[in-house]
Amino acid sequence: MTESNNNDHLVKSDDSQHPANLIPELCKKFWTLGWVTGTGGGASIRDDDLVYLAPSGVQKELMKPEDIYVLELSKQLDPKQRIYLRSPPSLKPSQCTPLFIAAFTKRGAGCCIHTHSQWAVLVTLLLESQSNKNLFEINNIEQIKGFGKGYQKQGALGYHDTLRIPVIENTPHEEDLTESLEVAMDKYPDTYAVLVRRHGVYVWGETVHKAKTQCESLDYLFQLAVEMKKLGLPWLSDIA
Ligand SMILES: CSCCC(=O)C(=O)COP(=O)(O)O
Ligand SMILES: [Zn+2]
Repeated sequence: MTESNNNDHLVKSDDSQHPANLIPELCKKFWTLGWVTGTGGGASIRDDDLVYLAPSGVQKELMKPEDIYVLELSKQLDPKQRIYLRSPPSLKPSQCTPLFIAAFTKRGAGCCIHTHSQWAVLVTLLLESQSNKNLFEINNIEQIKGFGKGYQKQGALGYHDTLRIPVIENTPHEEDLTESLEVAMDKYPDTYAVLVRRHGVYVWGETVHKAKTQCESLDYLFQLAVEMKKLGLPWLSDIA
């Protein structure tokens, strides 16, 4: 494909906040947190009808703006025939693409982050032996205030509110997670995240800022939950 018909202008900008610049920059930070090691995990940003995302199987912390794919959200009616406005040569789009698209179409998200954080994985493992193994619940922790109340709702959760994050089972191929992710979103319409057992977590937000801070708050809570479990402390308490 020549430069003129591959729409390379869509990923060239001097603006540090342009999605094609921001995704590599965010992934560099996420790598230092252990969120996107060994090519796993990633992030996608939606700007109006344009979706920017990473290639598959690349070291996400080393990506450049010219590695970024761009697609038009409203034209992706058939997932088997996904059309990219801009494709980097010799690469394939991220396997997380349909999951990112679910956050954009079903929740109007502006950014979706997928991490392979060990804290997220450990929480899903700890839940395996609990009666409701498909739901992470925690309350009475200050960091819960880092979350919005939910889809199309104003304001943030309060200290005494219970944060609930559904858990879905992993599949051999990342894209096959899409259906169960969508089912979890329907069952928990206010959630901003879905855990994937023995794999990681998908977190989204209306803006890049909200997706990033919710992902940070959640990772903090997952780590705390693992440490609480080690100390024999419950994740849910009835402090009023
Ligand atoms: C070792 S990563 C396996 C695939 C995965 O879980 C993931 O998040 C990365 O997928 P991508 O296609 O973006 O490389
Ligand atoms: Zn993954």
